[in-house]
Amino acid sequence: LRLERFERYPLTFGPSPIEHLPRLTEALGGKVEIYAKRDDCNSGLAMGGNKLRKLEYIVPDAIAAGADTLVSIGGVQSNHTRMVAATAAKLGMKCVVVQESWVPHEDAVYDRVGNILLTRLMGADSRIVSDGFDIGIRKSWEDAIQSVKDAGGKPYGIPAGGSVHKYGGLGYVGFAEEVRKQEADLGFKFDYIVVCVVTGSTQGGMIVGFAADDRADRVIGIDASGTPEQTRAQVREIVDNTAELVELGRKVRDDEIVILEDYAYPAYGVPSAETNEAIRLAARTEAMITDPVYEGKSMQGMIDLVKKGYFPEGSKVLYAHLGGAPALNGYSYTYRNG
Ligand SMILES: Cc1ncc(COP(=O)(O)O)c(CNC2(C(=O)O)CC2)c1O
Repeated sequence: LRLERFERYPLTFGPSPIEHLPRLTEALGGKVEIYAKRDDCNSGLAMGGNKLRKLEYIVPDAIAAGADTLVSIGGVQSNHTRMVAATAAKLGMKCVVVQESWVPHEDAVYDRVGNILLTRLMGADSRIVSDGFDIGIRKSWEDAIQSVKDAGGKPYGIPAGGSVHKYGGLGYVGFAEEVRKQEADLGFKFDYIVVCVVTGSTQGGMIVGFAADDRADRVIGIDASGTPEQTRAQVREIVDNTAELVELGRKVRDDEIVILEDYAYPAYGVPSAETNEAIRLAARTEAMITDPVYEGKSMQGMIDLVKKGYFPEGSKVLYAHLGGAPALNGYSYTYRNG
């Protein structure tokens, strides 16, 4: 894959670690070996996460464009906008982020803690608006870009999750390359990779990356958007664009794009009882912290799939941990009794 054609601006510590999860494996019956690749521990920038891997390939374009302000968008507890704010701080750029009202929240402190607290701490201009959840291109984001121009700034727009950006999938092509190197050291290959999918370029990049050794359909996406058709369409577009960029040399078939829709309920950003049980299990067996918006749902999906025998006995499953823990602080009421 021609990934080296593209400039990467280092925002992470380097390859993220892969670890075996023996107690979670045991808790799930011991027939399927569970591992995790810790992209949640991938950087010193504001608690890290998957968006930094994407931003490493987006930042060179922003610098080349002579931008002085990064402009992006997400929910009030967006991890993505926190990581864009971190990147801007690190680069010495300004930052404007639109925080749409994606989640009907219970906690009185929901719009003051976690991700948005960090985003404000890093000096970003964080603008809360009443628009609801949608992974697509938003007028609120376009207005924010215009507002920077009107103030004489040079904005660089990064769409939700950095996903539909032309280079949005490259970071996770790199993830697949990294896994192949780590597999060589481990002396075995993973049979499946489980990943949370919302705006799509994490799974989209992985699908292209793993298509290179015929494992595209082993990337099991767990939808957390609650709008799976829109997410699936966005993953399809990102896969085709990214495959072109890195010269995959073939079209990824629709049946190689595996997105499971059964775990996003009741809605984006709202955990079910099963989501909360999954979060507790990972926390209590491996001290691995997942969140109610994203990773808690991919953890819930992985646990259910193991229990249903989706993975043949003896399979080695790699859980992609993409971050998200700060948002837990906006759900303190939910976990007040542990
Ligand atoms: C911790 C975590 N895990 C998985 C995902 C899903 O990744 P994709 O959006 O690339 O599909 C996010 C995204 N978060 C968004 C955000 O605004 O934070 C883009 C939606 C995430 O933050």
